[in-house]
Parts: sequence; C-alpha cells; structure tokens
Amino acid sequence: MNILIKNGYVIDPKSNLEGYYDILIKDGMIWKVSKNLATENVHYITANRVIDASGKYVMPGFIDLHVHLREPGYEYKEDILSGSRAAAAGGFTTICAMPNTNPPMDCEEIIKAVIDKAKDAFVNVLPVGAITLGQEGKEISDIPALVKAGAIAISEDGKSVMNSDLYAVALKQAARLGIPVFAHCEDKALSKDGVINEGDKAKKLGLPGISNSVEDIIVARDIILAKETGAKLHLCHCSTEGSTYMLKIAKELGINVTGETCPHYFTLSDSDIPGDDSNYKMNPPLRSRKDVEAIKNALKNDILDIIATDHAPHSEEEKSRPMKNAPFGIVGLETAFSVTWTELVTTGIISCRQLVEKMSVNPAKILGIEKGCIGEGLTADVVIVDPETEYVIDKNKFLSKGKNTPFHGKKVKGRVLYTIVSGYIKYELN
Ligand SMILES: NC(=O)N[C@@H](CC(=O)O)C(=O)O
Ligand SMILES: [Zn+2]
Ligand SMILES: [Zn+2]
Repeated sequence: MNILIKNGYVIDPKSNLEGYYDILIKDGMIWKVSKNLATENVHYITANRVIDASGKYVMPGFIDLHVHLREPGYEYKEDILSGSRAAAAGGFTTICAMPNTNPPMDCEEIIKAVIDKAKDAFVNVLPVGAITLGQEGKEISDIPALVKAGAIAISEDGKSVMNSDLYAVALKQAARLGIPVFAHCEDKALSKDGVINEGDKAKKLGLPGISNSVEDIIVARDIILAKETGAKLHLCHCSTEGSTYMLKIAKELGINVTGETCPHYFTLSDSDIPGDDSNYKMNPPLRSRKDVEAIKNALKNDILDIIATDHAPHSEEEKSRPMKNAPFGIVGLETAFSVTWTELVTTGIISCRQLVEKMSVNPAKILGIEKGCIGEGLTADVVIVDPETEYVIDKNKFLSKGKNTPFHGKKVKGRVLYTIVSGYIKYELN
C-alpha cells in the first residue's frame, strides 16, 4: 500500500522540518518528504491512496510510555487488541505496556507471550518488565532475561519498590543494560488508604487524603539513587509542584532523569471533583490548583519532557462503586491529544512543536528507538490531526473497553483523523 499525504502542515522537530510538505509512503516507509510532490512527479510509484491533508497537521505518530493493557489476567478491563485499537484512535503508533498484569510481567515467558500477542495489535506494543517477582517488592526479577526477551524498560508501576537496597540493585542492572527505569513514586506507608488529594475536597467528601509528600519523598529518593547508580530514571505521572522542582534541580545537576505527566494533571484539580465519582479517582490523585499551575509551567519550560496517558481501564462495575472502594485509574488513550491540544496548545502554554516533542520525539529518545520522526527511509508511523474541529468527548464512542474518564462531556478542539502504523492506515475517523 502506497499512500500520498498531500498539502499537510508537517511538524517534525527531529528533522527540524515545519511547513507544508507532501509525504509519500511506500512499502511501510517514508519514501519522500517534499514540497509539491504531485502524483506525476512520482510517476514511478502509484499511490493507492491519496490523503488530502489541506488545513491538517501531519506529525510523527505519538508514543505513549505509560499504558495498562491488562493482558494477561484482567482482560475484562482491556486486552492487547482492544487497548491497541484505542491507541490507534488516539493517534498513538507505539505504546509501552505496563507490567501490573496478573500474573505480573516478571519473567521471560510472560514478556514473550505479550510480544507474541501484540503481533496482531493495531500499533507497536513494547512490554515493560516488572522490577520484582510478582511485584511483591521482595526479590528482584531476572532483569537481563526480561531484556533479552524484549522488555524495553523496567517498572514496578502501581507501586514503588519500597526497599531502597533492592531498588538500587535494579537501577544498577538497568544502567548496565542501557534500559530506562519507569518510576511510580508513592511512599505506601504514607499514602495508606488515601483516596483523593489531601485537602478541602477530601474533608468535604469525608475521604482519607493523599499528601504531596507521598510522591515527593520517593521522587527525591529515586533521583538520589539515579545519581548514585547512573540509571536512566524516568519519573511516571508527576502530579506535584515538588516533583517539578526536584526534576529541575536534578537536570541542572546533570542527573540522567526525565519526567512525565498526564493530561488530567494539567487539566483538573481536586476542586473539580464533582462529588463521590470514581471517574475522578486515580493514583497519584488530582492535586491542588497550585500543583496544576506548577505542572503546566514545567511543561512550558520543558522540565517535564513527556505527556503520557497512564491509560488505566477498569470495568463499569468497578468504577460505579463509591470512591472509597473503586480501583485507581482512568482511561486516556482516546482523549490525550484533544485534551492536550485544547488545554496547552490553543492556550499558548506550549507550541505545536513542543506537543510533538513531548508526545513523540522525547518518548522515542528515552526508549532509544528510531521513531518520533518523519525522516526519509524511516518506518512510516504518522498521525494526521485536524487542529480546528471541535467536538464533545463521548465515552460511549471509545474503542477501549474502559469508559472510566472524567472527560466525558468535555468540549475539546483538535481531533485525530488518521493514524498510520508502518505504512498502514490503522485508524481513520469516519
Ligand atoms: N494510575 C492509576 O491510578 N492506576 C494504575 C496504576 C498506576 O499507574 O500506578 C492502574 O494500573 O490501574
Ligand atoms: Zn503508577
Ligand atoms: Zn500506570
């Protein structure tokens, strides 16, 4: 299948390319990027499909470092096929699958099984290995074996490895193997049975709170250990002002650390929680307005490198429970681009180029993969978006099995039109 994308506004920070270009995709590759690439100029290649991208933006496919695909074990929440389909609908061409499955992705066999299953997926699925066996925090996984089987990073996501001694060993191994460590930062002894951010809203709803220190303490520890071990540390779902300050200092000190946040942390604060509604329950929790401002500022100043989704699908039954008894997590694959465009780009907080950096270029860089670029000769992973279309987010239209979103009914601007993975159209808005 050969595709000619015509008249689109291309934003490709890695090639330092921005402007109106035509793109010819052939044999799964970016064949040519050029101005006025008329069909007759490429007479030696027939385009089976010509996409008129006038008024649209063409970007390297988004890469999500933080997705819960729930397979194996929780297929009633999501599976590799449904999750990857939702990813394609969200403009993502590559996603990282977190290891808190059942059983967790803590051994060669499970990593291989996920990779095997992902051959039928709509997008590239890269598995993340669990740091400890069973994610129990007691015994370290065979990290070299996980990497050999295809794990591209390690993480204990869902929790932190609380034993710093054990964690340091894992960081050293990751450093030696050249893979990043995706750190969920939560001091469990402090967060206890907390449900939402500590503050007025928690008091009003009579729910136990989660303080900023729950996150900040582990962020500090992890940065200190990254310095000592030389590990490539990636801080997952940063939600606090403190995280952004520490990240800034760590970078200034030359420590190898990157930071991620998710659309909900720069869009909503705990004051937006309408009542006892579990679609507003995630870990870390929605923070104060002051934290939201700090997160936005850190995105603007490139202290935060990555926008990931932390797509965490749960069943309708689970999320219809009162907040106290519902699991943490919200879906995000199908809303991330539109929410980010609306909240950060149309408001001038970040540029289009920065959006592409945070959703495509920087994730590729952290993973050390040749993606996040529309360069000639590279695999054709491309997303085409409409920057002007306005629509209302409707959870009932999600392709994900998970409908648990606080953004249902939100009016947004900017929409994914096409997602092309390895030269194939894997999503097309109709
Ligand atoms: N973020 C969440 O609220 N939940 C995640 C776990 C995690 O990312 O820590 C999940 O797996 O459901
Ligand atoms: Zn987490
Ligand atoms: Zn997560």
